[in-house]
Amino acid sequence: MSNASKLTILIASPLEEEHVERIRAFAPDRFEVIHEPSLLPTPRYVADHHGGPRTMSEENKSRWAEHLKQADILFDFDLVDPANLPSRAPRVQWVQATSAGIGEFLKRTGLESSSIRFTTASGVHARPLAEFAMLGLLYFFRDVPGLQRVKAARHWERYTVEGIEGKRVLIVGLGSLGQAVARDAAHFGMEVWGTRRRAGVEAPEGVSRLIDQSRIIEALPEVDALVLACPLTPETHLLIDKAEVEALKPGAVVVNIARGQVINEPSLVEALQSGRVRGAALDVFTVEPLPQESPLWDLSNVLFSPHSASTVAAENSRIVDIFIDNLGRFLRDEPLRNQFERERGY
Ligand SMILES: NC(=O)C1=CN([C@@H]2O[C@H](COP(=O)(O)OP(=O)(O)OC[C@H]3O[C@@H](n4cnc5c(N)ncnc54)[C@H](O)[C@@H]3O)[C@@H](O)[C@H]2O)C=CC1
Ligand SMILES: O=C(O)C(=O)COP(=O)(O)O
Repeated sequence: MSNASKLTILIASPLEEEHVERIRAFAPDRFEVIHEPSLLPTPRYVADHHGGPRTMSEENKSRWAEHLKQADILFDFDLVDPANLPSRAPRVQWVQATSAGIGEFLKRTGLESSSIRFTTASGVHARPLAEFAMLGLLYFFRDVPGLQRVKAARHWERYTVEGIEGKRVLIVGLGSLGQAVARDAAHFGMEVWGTRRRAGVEAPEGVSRLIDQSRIIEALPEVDALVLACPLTPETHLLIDKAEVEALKPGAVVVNIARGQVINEPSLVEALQSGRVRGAALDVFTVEPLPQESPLWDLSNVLFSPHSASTVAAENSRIVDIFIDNLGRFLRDEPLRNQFERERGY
């Protein structure tokens, strides 16, 4: 097959050479791969589509623009000027994202209304984020802030904590993230509840009770912890609003690994300041990067992670597994894995 009939894959994220090689080695007679890491910021997560566009020198920008013109398939978004992707990359048919939650980004950039197909990285981050959720639950129920205080005071006094065994946790969003959290929480002896949007949905492993999402406010006073693991969609925007935050049981722990906009952040801050909410483990925020003036920086009952709880060494390898699987499906004209669905918003 001549070069002219090959499809061009443009790698828009800096990727380790071993992963690029795997992509190159997959159907080399059908795909041409462009990866010019010197144009891209490194490491990958520096290219922050949650916080704004990537910067590039003028010289690199024009070289990048040439690559975009040739691209049929993109691995990750063009973050230099994502909104204009359809005109900058007129041949592009499909973008394999390196994130699971791309709905808000596609809306913000207008890409949602383009004819490009998007696939997500859903599943890749489930294990590391379940670890972060468990870390958050243990951190507050085993009172790590208190331990740090007594150590700083060089004070020896034996103490008791509540622990998490027997505590009830409600997980909102039972996809790859929520299911991983449910399994872990159940292994730790927690009683795991989840929400459902439709009757007839079966509870996944570890979940002992499903409550109707429309009745979430009634369940909140009954749970010791709330884990947010759903996509951000018009339905989940401020799903946990002021009234829901106020309905939380005193002493509850909140974990947000979903998106900041799912919870009313000022209300959460108030509840943390008053101590009504014991603590919050937060990987995501309403505005990212978290503004300097945010009161969250100063709260000792916040376990803070700058949208990095999912970033682990194995991440790129797992994303490339999905991409290569999808390249095969693309060639065979089969449905792609993790296809973003516009009507659902995730
Ligand atoms: N903090 C981070 O770094 C990461 C955050 N995320 C966020 O978590 C979200 C979920 O990721 P995955 O579990 O991989 O996605 P997924 O596609 O596997 O699962 C999404 C789940 O959410 C449920 N859902 C949809 N709308 C809902 C609603 N209105 N209320 C409650 N549940 C609803 C679906 O039924 C499905 O079970 C992503 O969309 C993203 O926003 C995902 C990965 C990393
Ligand atoms: O996969 C997601 O949705 C995430 O939020 C993970 O972070 P990222 O987008 O890869 O910087």
